Amino acid sequence: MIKGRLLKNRSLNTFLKYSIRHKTLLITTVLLSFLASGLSALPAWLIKYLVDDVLISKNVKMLVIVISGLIVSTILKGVASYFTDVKSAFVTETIKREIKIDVFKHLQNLPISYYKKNKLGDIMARLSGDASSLGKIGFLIFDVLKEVTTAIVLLVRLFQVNWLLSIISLTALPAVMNLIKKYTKKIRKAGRKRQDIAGELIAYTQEGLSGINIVKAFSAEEKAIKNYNTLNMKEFDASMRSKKIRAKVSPINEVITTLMVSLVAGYGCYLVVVKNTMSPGDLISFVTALGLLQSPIKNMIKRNNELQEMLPSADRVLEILDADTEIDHHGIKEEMSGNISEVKFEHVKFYYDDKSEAAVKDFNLFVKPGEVVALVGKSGSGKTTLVNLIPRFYETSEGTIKVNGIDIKNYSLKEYRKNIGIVPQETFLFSGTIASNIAYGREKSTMEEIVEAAKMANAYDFIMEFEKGFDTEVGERGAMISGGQKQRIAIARALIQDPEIMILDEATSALDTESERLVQDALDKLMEGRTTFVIAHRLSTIINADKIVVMEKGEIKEIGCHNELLEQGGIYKKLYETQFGETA
Ligand SMILES: Nc1ncnc2c1ncn2[C@@H]1O[C@H](COP(=O)(O)OP(=O)(O)OP(=O)(O)O)[C@@H](O)[C@H]1O
Repeated sequence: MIKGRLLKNRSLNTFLKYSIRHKTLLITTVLLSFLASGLSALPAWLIKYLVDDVLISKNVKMLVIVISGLIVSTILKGVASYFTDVKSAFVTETIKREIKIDVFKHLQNLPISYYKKNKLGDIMARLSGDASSLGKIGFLIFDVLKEVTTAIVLLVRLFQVNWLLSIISLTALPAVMNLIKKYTKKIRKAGRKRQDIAGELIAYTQEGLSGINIVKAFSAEEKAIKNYNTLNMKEFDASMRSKKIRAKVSPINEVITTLMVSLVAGYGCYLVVVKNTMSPGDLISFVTALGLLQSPIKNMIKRNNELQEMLPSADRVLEILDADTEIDHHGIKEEMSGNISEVKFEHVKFYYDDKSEAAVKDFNLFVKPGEVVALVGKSGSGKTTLVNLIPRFYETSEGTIKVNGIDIKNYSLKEYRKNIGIVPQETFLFSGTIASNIAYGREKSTMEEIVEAAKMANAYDFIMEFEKGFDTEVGERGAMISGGQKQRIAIARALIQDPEIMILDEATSALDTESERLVQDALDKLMEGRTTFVIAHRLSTIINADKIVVMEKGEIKEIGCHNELLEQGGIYKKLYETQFGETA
């Protein structure tokens, strides 16, 4: 019954699905494990000959046979065990590796909205710790298999000696099975809780360390430690709860089995001494087999408990695979051919979720190739949401965005996105060299192209000032490089990609005048000849834009160039006066 339920479990099924890919190796491992288990039950047979033939009948020849048998079988068992362990480790590790890469691939194809809803630390916990649990299921299955085989061989010996005595000895088995059933559910539930809390703890750690400068700036170290400790204690409690449940099972099982062995020893002695229907060798062989049976049963229970605890953790990995990936294209796939001729928004509407108010409402705009569109508006007016719709980070809820007259949902996502360059407000650099960060924009860029892009982005001079030049490691999260320098590397990365559509989110944080001038100049070069959507914060960008789109509550309120909008004397004029009054 337990086995039936196990097979219905998703993690186990997934593990088996992956296992089938390695069936030859799997069959070899299982056969080796059968051999090792069979040989470990052999003493139950040999002991009969040792007692009846060697000790009672004083047959010395038999002593040699028994001892040789014992030595040879132990060596064989050792060899078989070694190969079983190595092969099962290989299968398990291979499956773990395959599952992890599949989960990572899936993560790469999940929409941005998934990452907004789920904490990064929790995703990482699922990919590392929980994926390992899924892999460990393999070890447990092999172990359980080994124990089951040993148990079967020993049961054969028991029934061979005396069937009635065997049935008496096995009466305790239903009680043991019942015990397992009762605790299985409890252990699984406690395991899931522990795993969820562990995920929370990792997420908190990741968040706390990523924002360490904010923690320090607010002198919030004590608070961070306190929060960490609260979660740490919660994990400790959950872990202890699950360990306590597990710890109960083995002693109860041991008491039951000892009672059973005592009963057998009593009745067996009666058969040997009073009834004379059994040889002493058979009784000792029987008791040996029964004693040897304890270990596989105990291990089966232990492994089952571990399995129950691990399954929820493994399920957490599979939950990632449940999340819907981005849709490559809707309807018939359209090819992206030729240059971008136009971008058109037709009655575009977007809701983050069904219940919320639309973040973009009935947005209509026609953009000619090479035009620069500056989006302005108060915080929360929907500028970021709108630009996120262009690379299909989010899909429009209603209406269409057309590029070259075709709904962008019909283009193959990867092909379409290759035409779009993005320079976000906060620059993200990957750990690696400056050169590799610039080359990230286009695969197989040559060093000349990297240098050229760096020069255009006004990054060349500062890069060459570093001792290792383009080979300078930017450090994790680009820690060694200043804000303005990072921005220029990001601009070089976009330039090397040479996209036709550019999305810029201008940084609001002020740079020093010189750095600001260099960044602005690099941005101007980046925008040149490209259809650009810019969430504008700099006055010069706004004034030079072909179209300024003034947004409020997701809607276009005003549209036109700088002078036209000033003349209108509406929202833009007010915004301009409040934000740029002094500069202007
Ligand atoms: N991931 C999200 N889930 C739900 N609502 C969101 C999400 N992101 C933004 N919103 C909501 O959508 C609306 C528009 O936000 P958006 O970030 O697009 O504005 P914005 O003009 O770019 O603001 P800012 O200038 O401050 O960046 C806001 O009401 C915001 O609360």
